[in-house]
This record gives sequence, C-alpha cells and structure tokens, in this order.
Amino acid sequence: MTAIGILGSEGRMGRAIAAVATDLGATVAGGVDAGGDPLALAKASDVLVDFTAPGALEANLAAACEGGTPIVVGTTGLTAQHHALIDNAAARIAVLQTSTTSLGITLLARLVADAAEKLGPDWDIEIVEAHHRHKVDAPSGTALLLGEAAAEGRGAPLGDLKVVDRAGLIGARAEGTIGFASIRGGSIAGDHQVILAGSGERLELIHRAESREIFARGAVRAALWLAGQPAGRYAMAEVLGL
Ligand SMILES: NC(=O)C1=CN([C@@H]2O[C@H](COP(=O)(O)OP(=O)(O)OC[C@H]3O[C@@H](n4cnc5c(N)ncnc54)[C@H](OP(=O)(O)O)[C@@H]3O)[C@@H](O)[C@H]2O)C=CC1
Ligand SMILES: O=C(O)C1=N[C@H](C(=O)O)C[C@H](O)C1
Repeated sequence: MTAIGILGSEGRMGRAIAAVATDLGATVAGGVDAGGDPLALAKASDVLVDFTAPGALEANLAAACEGGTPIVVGTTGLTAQHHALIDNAAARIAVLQTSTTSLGITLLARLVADAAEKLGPDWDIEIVEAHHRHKVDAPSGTALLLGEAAAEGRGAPLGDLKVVDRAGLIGARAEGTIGFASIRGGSIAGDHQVILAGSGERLELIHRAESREIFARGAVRAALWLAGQPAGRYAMAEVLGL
C-alpha cells in the first residue's frame, strides 16, 4: 500500500486526509507540523501531501527533493516565487500543485475558460468566493485558479486583468477586467461563483463544497496517482483524466 506523509497533519486538511486515507487504499506514514522534521517524514513516505502555509513550502520541497519523494502541494496563497520553487523541484521529483483537489472545480475551470472565450470581453467576469472564518488567504486559491481559466479564455495573463480591491470612488468598471470578491464566515467549506454578466443577460456558474471531505479524498487520489509518476510538474486535471 502507498504510504502518505502528511505535512500539516494536525491542521483541518491534514486531519481530514488521515480520516479517509485507509478507505481509499493508502496508509499514513506519519505527519509533521510547524517545528517538525519534513526530511525524516519524506524518507519514511512513498508520497507527501502539503497542506500547511506558504512559509513552509521551501523547506517541504527541499525535504521532498532530498528524500526523492513525490509531493502534492495543496497549500494556497502562493506567490510567483513559490511557483518558481515548485518548478525547480519538479525538475528532480514529481510535484503536483493544485489549489483545489475537487473534481467539480477542476471541471468548472474548463467551463469557465470556454465561456470566457465564447462570450468575449463585453461580458464582465466576476468571481465570488466564500470560506470559513479561519481561512487566512484571499482571494482563495481556487478563485484565482478560476480567474486564470477565464483569463486564458480571453487570451491574456490574469495579472493584466485582475481587480481585487474595490472601495470608495473607484470609477466605472474597465472592460475585460476580472473582479474578485471574498466572503469569510462560520464553517463554510468553500463556495465559488463565476458570474459572466452581459447586457440584458447573465450566466452564473456555481460550485459548492458541502464538506472538507471532498478535498481530502481528492488529495489522497492525487497522492496515489503521483506516487508512480516520473519527475515533472503535474495538475489535478491529469489525475482526473480531464
Ligand atoms: N488544494 C485544496 O484542495 C485545499 C487547499 N487548502 C489549503 O491548505 C492549507 C491548509 O489549510 P487548513 O488545513 O485549513 O489549515 P490549518 O491552519 O488548519 O492547518 C495548517 C497546518 O499546517 C501546519 N504548519 C504551519 N506551518 C508549518 C510548517 N512550517 N511546517 C509544517 N507544518 C506547518 C500547522 O501547524 P501549527 O498549527 O503547528 O502551525 C497546521 O497544522 C491552506 O493554504 C488552505 O487554503 C485547504 C483545503 C483544500
Ligand atoms: O482554506 C480552505 O478551506 C480551502 N482552500 C482552498 C482555496 O483556497 O481555494 C480550497 C478550498 O476552497 C478550501
């Protein structure tokens, strides 16, 4: 059986992954949290899953490389520098980075790219996400992933189109931009709504995670798939065959 090492094992996702791993045909090799030894865990594991914090990524990737252990990076709030670290690690080991391990969202990203392309820039795109009160990053990694899909449909980098901060007398909406809004409260597992607003009609694509378990199951599925892959950078769509 594939032995999964959990980086962030006492966190919400880490605990959810441990709860479903056996069900899905994996074992848990162990886990670490802040102050733990990721290299010892990497050496004891067939594959690592990282659901920690951006500040932990560099050490976690270094441990994975040194241990020769594939790693699923599910942590969100990553910067361009973090993505460069992931690219470097992927030259040595198999790395799957994804802001969502949900099947529904992975498919939704395809639909969003298609809709953005077909409907054109005079349809305004807004992405609204809602999460639990403990979430520390905004917009969510998934909202940004959906924004990337929309921008790809528009043939431009998201960085050129993204609007995340609206307050005060900001003027009318600029054509072609992609707006983001974040809601935080209670125990919401994760809702994402992509609104394509035209003149006189509106298309709304919505995904609601009903519990954290779907992310945990997706993470284990991704880990089992990644354990057998050669070095390289992978995405969730490849796991799901989409
Ligand atoms: N890709 C996906 O599908 C999903 C991604 N996520 C993302 O996963 C991440 C974790 O979410 P969640 O479980 O809710 O967060 P939690 O805060 O509940 O858990 C984070 C865990 O990481 C640990 N940690 C922090 N720093 C380090 C470190 N340097 N080394 C090792 N462990 C560390 C924390 O330990 P300590 O408490 O000791 O600091 C804690 O146990 C977030 O970025 C979230 O957005 C969440 C759900 C789904
Ligand atoms: O922090 C969470 O809980 C989640 N984070 C991920 C994100 O930022 O998109 C995925 C999921 O929505 C839950």
